[in-house]
Amino acid sequence: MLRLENVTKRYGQTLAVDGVSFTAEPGRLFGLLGPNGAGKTSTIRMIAHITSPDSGTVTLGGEPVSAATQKRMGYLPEERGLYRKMKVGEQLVYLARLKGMSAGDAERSAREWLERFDAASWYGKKVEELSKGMQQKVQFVATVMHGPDLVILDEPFSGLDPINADLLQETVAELRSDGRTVLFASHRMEQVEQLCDDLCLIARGRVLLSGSLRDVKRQFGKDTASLHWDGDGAFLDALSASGAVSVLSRTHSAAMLRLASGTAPSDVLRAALDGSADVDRFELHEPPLAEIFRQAVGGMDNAPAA
Ligand SMILES: Nc1ncnc2c1ncn2[C@@H]1O[C@H](COP(=O)(O)OP(=O)(O)OP(=O)(O)O)[C@@H](O)[C@H]1O
Repeated sequence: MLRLENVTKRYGQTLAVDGVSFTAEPGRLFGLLGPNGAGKTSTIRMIAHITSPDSGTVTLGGEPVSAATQKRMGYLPEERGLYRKMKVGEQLVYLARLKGMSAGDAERSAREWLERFDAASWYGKKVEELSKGMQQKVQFVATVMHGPDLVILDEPFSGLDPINADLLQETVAELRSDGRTVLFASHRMEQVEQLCDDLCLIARGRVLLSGSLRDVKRQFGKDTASLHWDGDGAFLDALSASGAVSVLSRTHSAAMLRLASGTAPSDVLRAALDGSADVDRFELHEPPLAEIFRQAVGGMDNAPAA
């Protein structure tokens, strides 16, 4: 289990991480979310023991993170970096040996993982001969090939085409069912929503929301509604103009709405019926994660505290 307790990190005058605490558990996928400059990468770098907190603790399996725990982690940084002149196979073996694997095991694992990513033929190629997406797959292999307990993925899907993104998604799901702790940082809410069990949303270095995806969504309540009708849609213009709802999306006979606090679902239905529309379907939903993100972060000045 990965645990952060009251972790703080300052760069000069910038308070990049301000008292962050969370726990990421084995066999679960943990999403670290936040707007640009929120402190995600700064947090991850402390977990990966690249930098140290000014105060607070980071432990993996109860042990403070150190050079030893680093070997039980795999980290795919947002800024990818492989040695361009080195061959893919040599590089993977070299990196896995730094994590404590024997040369034989490292070579076997590198070949198996490349095979799995339809990349067996790249083993003898130089990194500079590969496209950006191909290099990213190689770097993902380097992250997981030594069988780490904790896998940290910073924006792992950026730059991948949909087929490779699916392949990566499947692999991440396997790592989770294999009992690994997977922490992934992203801005892409639809992916986080599909994949994550737990999440922590930070902004300006502070935790705004955390918990299981289900609990976080429940906390925001069912204030989103979809409405399908037949007939005149003028009632919706009136509802929107009065501030009772905000229209998130709309076609001529369907809309996704957010109910303002104080607006009951029956108010919307009544307005539709009074406006002589036939209501075909009306359904309340928990808000999509992207909407929760906007509500929680919206309006904040995202610059970190000085
Ligand atoms: N090495 C550094 N020196 C000085 N300031 C830094 C350093 N690293 C990060 N910061 C500052 O700390 C704050 C948090 O940055 P961080 O990279 O952790 O955010 P992030 O959430 O990963 O952002 P993004 O989503 O844009 O990658 C920012 O204001 C950034 O400018």
